[in-house]
Amino acid sequence: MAETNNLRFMRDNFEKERYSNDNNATLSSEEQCQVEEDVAKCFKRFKNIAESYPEQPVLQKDMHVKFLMKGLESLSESYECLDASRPWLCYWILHSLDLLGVVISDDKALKIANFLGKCQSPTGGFGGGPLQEPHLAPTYAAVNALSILGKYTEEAYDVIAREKLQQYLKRMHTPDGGFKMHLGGEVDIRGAYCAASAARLTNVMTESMFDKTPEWIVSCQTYEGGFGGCPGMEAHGGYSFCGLGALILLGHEKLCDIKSLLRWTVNRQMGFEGGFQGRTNKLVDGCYSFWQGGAFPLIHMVLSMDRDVSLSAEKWLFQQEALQEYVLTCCQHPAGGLLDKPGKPRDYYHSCYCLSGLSVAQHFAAGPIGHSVVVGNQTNNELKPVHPVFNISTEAAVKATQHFNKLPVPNTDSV
Ligand SMILES: CC(C)=CCC/C(C)=C/CC/C(C)=C/COP(=O)(O)OP(=O)(O)O
Ligand SMILES: [Zn+2]
Repeated sequence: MAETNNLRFMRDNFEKERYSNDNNATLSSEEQCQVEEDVAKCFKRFKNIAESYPEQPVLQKDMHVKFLMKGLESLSESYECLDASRPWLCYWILHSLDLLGVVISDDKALKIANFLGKCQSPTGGFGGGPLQEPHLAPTYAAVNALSILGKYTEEAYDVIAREKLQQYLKRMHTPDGGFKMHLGGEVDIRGAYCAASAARLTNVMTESMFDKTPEWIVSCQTYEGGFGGCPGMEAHGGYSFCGLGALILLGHEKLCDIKSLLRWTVNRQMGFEGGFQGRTNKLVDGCYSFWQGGAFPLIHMVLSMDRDVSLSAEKWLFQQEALQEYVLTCCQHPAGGLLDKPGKPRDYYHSCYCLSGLSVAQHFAAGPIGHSVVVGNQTNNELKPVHPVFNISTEAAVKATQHFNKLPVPNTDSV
């Protein structure tokens, strides 16, 4: 049977856990049977995957491109069920294709940019669809998507009404430094990250727009080391990424306890599967390959500023190969697209974050040093590198930054 190291490890440990697990001692015999049945089902599923995989796991690029292109074709017509997330769909699909090295036509790029323009509010920011109220999450997604499209046509960059965007971001800022997700909406750490990312990428950031924000973000770091959505909430990978990403964008990364964040994040990678869980005692999920895995380049950057810390010059501080094996062997749908875990449906969100995490795990790039660690055939499996703060390709991030940094920072203080 052809197995990767990780799958062999997974199988051996599964057997060990199955027979040494005495947590079941308090269960009734019926419950015990159910647990046995679930474990056997799950084991069979992983075993089937292991058996059907070749020695070297293969990234099924062509199948993923087919799935993503199908989504791209229908972007402006369908997805009624995700009617409030249309800029997200644009971003997830465009970013996934970008990482896979797919070039889309200039025509297509312009069409999508114009569609995103229709999602932009006359008062600044982007809504989940045309004529919808602006919201910070689709604003972040639209800015990222337009920055990717700017590789094809500069008209995509020009869709963003930068002055209005600055005004909108200012309106979402609260006196204690947090950001509302939308007018009258909840304040959480996603808001701070979405606002900082959009402001930084488009060069509309001013210090006063983020008054007290670094302190507010730091107040979300929990006793575990990760960040919660708002002060007092449980640490979670999605929120931790937002917290550290926003602090870095604001230049105040030193305010957080980076070593406890590192300890917490490292312990979210599960030895059994190789993938990451989002929070303590929960299940591994492919999307955390980025939300947790993507934190390592950021943590590395912060630690490298500390003279007392000596870091590896070739690897991030997690098991990069094990994560790649999890994504490649457990998160690919045979008909294209990626997913949470075996048995779950494929979708564009998981496709985006599984591929983003896979890219982080393949590329070590600290300062001038670049180093690839690609599991399987490098020519086939290697993705384009991601910019870990914005989560668009480094190529798209550099081009967009160069474009917007030539423009003056708007001054809307008196408006
Ligand atoms: C920029 C931006 C909008 C970032 C979003 C970040 C993100 C993914 C946050 C996760 C929020 C959360 C508490 C999920 C728990 O879901 P669950 O209970 O279904 O999953 P779990 O069991 O894995 O925790
Ligand atoms: Zn997920």
